Amino acid sequence: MSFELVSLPYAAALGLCSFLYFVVFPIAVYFRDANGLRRYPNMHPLSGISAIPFMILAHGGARSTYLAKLHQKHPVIRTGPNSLSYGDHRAIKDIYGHNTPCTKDGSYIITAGSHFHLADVIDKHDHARKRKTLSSAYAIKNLEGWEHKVADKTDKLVKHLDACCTSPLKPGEMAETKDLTVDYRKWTNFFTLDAIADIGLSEKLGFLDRGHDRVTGRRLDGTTYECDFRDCLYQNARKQSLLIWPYAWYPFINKVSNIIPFYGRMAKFAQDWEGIPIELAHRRLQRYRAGEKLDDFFQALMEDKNGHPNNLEWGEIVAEVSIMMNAGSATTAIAMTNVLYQLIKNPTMMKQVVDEIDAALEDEDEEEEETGTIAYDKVKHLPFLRACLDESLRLFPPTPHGLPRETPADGVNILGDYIPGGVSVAMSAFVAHRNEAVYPQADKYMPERWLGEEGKSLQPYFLAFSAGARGCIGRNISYLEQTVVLASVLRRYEFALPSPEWQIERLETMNWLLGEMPVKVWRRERKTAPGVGGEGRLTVT
Ligand code: HEM
Repeated sequence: MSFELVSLPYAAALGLCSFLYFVVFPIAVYFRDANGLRRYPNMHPLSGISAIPFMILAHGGARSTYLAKLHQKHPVIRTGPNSLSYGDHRAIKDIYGHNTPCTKDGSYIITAGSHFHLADVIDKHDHARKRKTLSSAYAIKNLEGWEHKVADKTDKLVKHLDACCTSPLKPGEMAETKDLTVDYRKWTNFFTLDAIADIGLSEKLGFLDRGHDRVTGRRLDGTTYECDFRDCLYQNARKQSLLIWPYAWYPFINKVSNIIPFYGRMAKFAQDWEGIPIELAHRRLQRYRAGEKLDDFFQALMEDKNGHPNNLEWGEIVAEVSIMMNAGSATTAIAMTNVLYQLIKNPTMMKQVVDEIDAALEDEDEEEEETGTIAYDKVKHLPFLRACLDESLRLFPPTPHGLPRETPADGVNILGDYIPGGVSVAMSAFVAHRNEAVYPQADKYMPERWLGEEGKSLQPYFLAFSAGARGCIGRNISYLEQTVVLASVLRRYEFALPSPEWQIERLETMNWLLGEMPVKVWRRERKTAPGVGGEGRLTVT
């Protein structure tokens, strides 16, 4: 008997089983509707049966933009068999608020490494323990300690921009290609990586000095290799964001997908990423063991403020270093690029913020002139500058992705509707921020909406840093970095994009990855304008 004849019945049985499992079973579950989710409109006709439509949407790189359009009609949308997306700002409190009984959902478990870190730990007690250990390191009172590290990196950024300066652009002229000397996206990313490595680990990565992000990674067997930091970080995140959606199948799909070169390449970067935090933590541990007392996060991980050891496992320390290098750099770099992009595109806002910065500073400050770095103290209270940052974070939140939370076993009321236990619920910051009921003319860059009492009243609906107990622990560091860099570069330079119509590329992973932002840069001429805002005040010409 031939091989084909023997295997035919098996193949038929396998086909039948697959059909029953992948088609008949999900349809039966859909019609049984144990969680009562059929009452909500589907994102796609098949969303109630399968996560595949969401996966396909993810490959387009603009999930939240698509959802925002759907949410203009529907406050709640079913995005998968067991997941709901919310578009009504009143759901923020129910899903993310301090008293929410919801927890992070299973997606955080399947992407976690051998140990959880602060951002992917689910258990509330475990999270509280970690947050307590780290909150002393991230506390606002430490801002002073970080300022000189941020200033040092700003000096380096300015040094590079000084070297790239071109002649001033005449009004009405367009930048010539040869004058687009800086990729602002890349250099702000070098800035945030150098800054967080110094703040967190007292490590001098030197990306701003060298102009590239080549680093050493360490394998578990102790051997090392070289790789590019940003490629490893972003390609790892990208692969997860494309394939994770059928959670239960993700570990399998993640492996099998590697036979396709498109995913295989990302997998190689993902593997290389794993060794970067190991090497950084390893290097810092050696200094700790050598008795160096350094003022950084690593110290807070190892000991409490009375010098008692925290006794964390090595895997947990590496996990914390990993999230710090990831969350602590990627988002802030996106924010820095976005805000300059918005200001170049909105010259009236640019003039207003530049005037505010100039009015807050001395006419001539030798140190500032030499280094180009503006002290945080001098600009941290400028309302319009902060409004420009917040409006940019609103319009294009660096993490637009709807951060999924799982409803508790007893279920929970969201927007007044009972949702049973075990359902994934989420609200994308992008969706929240484009809600016309909260933010009129939501698609426009209008920093003034953040000023005064009206601005304060928007805070509960501002989701850029998420909200509640799982909200961002690093926002103060981020505002410090963003404020110092923006004030420093706007005080010293003018910028132009390739053309007025030019648009930056955005690719949604969990964060919103940006393409290059080539800019022309030149020194801003400031001259004395007697009688305007006081004798000797400097204005932009
Ligand atoms: C513009 C800059 C930033 C944005 C937009 C941002 C956004 C966010 C968001 C949306 C979350 C919630 C994540 C989730 O629920 O899964 C988060 C959490 C977190 N962020 Fe940030 N972040 C920024 C800067 C930073 C910085 C500079 C650091 C570190 C220095 C940092 C460290 C963290 C950590 C450790 C968490 C987890 C907190 C917890 O679960 O207790 N972030 N961030």
